[in-house]
Amino acid sequence: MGWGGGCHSALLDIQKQLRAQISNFTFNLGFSGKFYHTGTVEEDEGDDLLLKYVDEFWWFPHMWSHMQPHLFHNESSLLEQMVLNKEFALDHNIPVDMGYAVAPHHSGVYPVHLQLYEAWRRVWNIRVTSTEEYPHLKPARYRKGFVHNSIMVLPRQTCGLFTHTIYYKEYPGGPKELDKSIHGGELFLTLLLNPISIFMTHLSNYGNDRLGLYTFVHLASFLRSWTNLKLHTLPPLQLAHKYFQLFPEQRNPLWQNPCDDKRHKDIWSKEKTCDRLPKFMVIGPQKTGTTALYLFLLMHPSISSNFPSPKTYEEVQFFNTNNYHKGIDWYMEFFPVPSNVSTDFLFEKSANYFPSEESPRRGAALLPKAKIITLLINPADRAYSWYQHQRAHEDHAALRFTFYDVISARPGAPAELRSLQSRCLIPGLYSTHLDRWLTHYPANQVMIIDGHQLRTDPAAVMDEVQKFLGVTPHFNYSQALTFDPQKGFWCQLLEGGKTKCLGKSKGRKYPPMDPEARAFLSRYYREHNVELSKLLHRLGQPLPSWLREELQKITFASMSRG
Ligand SMILES: Nc1ncnc2c1ncn2[C@@H]1O[C@H](COP(=O)(O)OS(=O)(=O)O)[C@@H](OP(=O)(O)O)[C@H]1O
Repeated sequence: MGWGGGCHSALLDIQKQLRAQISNFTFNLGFSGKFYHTGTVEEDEGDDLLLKYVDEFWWFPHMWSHMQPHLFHNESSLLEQMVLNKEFALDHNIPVDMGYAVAPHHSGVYPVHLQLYEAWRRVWNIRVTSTEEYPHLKPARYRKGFVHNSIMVLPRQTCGLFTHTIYYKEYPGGPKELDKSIHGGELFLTLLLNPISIFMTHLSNYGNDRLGLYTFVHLASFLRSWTNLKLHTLPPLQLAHKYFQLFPEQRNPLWQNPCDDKRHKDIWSKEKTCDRLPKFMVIGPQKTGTTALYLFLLMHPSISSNFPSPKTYEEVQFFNTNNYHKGIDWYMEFFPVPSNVSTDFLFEKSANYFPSEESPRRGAALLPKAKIITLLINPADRAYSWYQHQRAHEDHAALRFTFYDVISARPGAPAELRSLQSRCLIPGLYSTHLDRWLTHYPANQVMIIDGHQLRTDPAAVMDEVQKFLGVTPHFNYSQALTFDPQKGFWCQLLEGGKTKCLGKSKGRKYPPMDPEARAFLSRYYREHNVELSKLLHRLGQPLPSWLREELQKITFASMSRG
């Protein structure tokens, strides 16, 4: 509140005038109740006149005192401030049910401040907001929307009027610049190229030279003269539904690192830090030795991982599941604040990242500099180990069907069997999954480890890993690991000669795979193994022995056919 006297009638007049060119055009006015009646006499009269015509406009809550929500770490203080603004609205008959709000300076909307979304929902039942910051302010044509915590965030456009651009003659670069933008320039193109445009200008643009009104009236008439666009205004909630009908693929957000954009960093809580993000990730796939690698890494004095999750234990499973929608604050809570950012290495291991469609893109958006470690064993052995794992966890289908039944199930087979089959086989399509990771990460950030070598010669592998990560000091794994004949695997050597091995669930005892299943899987993975060998050649990496063996089988098969 705090409008120059006479503005109300200018606003109403222009609203009427604009309705002739934009059906249903209605100004959506934001209010911060704390400033009601705190201006000059004239401004205070303006406040009262606006309230007199309260039903002519739409209204949305700004913040009570125009403060930036990201400065409030505590949700309850945000709630208190919102409640004050709501009480103000109720006292002055301002409608409170539009479901739309805007945060000052985009603060808290993107990068997401969970507390703001929560408080908005609780006090105002907000379901729509808008920002210019997602994914970044510039380039403006890449702005998008997303949905978070059931609040639809719409992209907002820039109209070229800011708090200080209030006089026509003093428009930056001269008034011609504003007119150019309207008459075929940037502002005109913005409207032309976006099926839905949202603009917001400031109080100061409605008073003074009324540049806000000037701009939109001229824009609308220029559009009417030179295009056959039909302009229409929708209330925020309907507009948001329309937007996501047009762009359903935008519903899912893609979180970026707030510290990679200065504007984002400025509207991000000072209590948050980008240092609580991993420098590298072990992405799986499952059953290739990821837990052994995880534990060996933790033995290194400079390497640490996330706190455990009550649901998924040592794995966070952020990028591949709905946890992603909980936002990066949720993710970062899993990591300690490193005591020395340059020498400490945080990492996480989630073995289901490897085959996940979404993980590479999401990973690269948030952690573009992260290093990626994957382990590969013969996909046939991986499938068999996974099947044994499911049996040990008493998966109904795995107990009911033999391994051969699972891998050879046909399209008409029972749904539970088909589902088990795809979960068993798909992660082994290594080249497909690796290609996806390499689309999003440069090859020199990706390390492919032979999981069989990790099993037989872990110290050599860990030396390579240390080199790849650039972690110091060098840790001597030949001294720290020892082969435990009873376990049949390499384990951590403790003081006094005792060993600490992985639990019962790693290195299980089960009968060897029957030859029929192995032959089936060699055929099943043949093409993919060939593709993997090409990919490794391209990357200049040696082929693991199991892959060479599989390739030889193909050669023998074709020789015996020939
Ligand atoms: N040092 C050491 N100790 C124990 N186990 C080891 C080790 N090195 C590699 N392996 C192999 O790791 C297999 C389990 O892989 P994962 O840890 O990736 O499995 S899981 O996805 O986390 O369930 C596990 O598979 P199974 O043999 O089928 O149990 C092991 O073969």
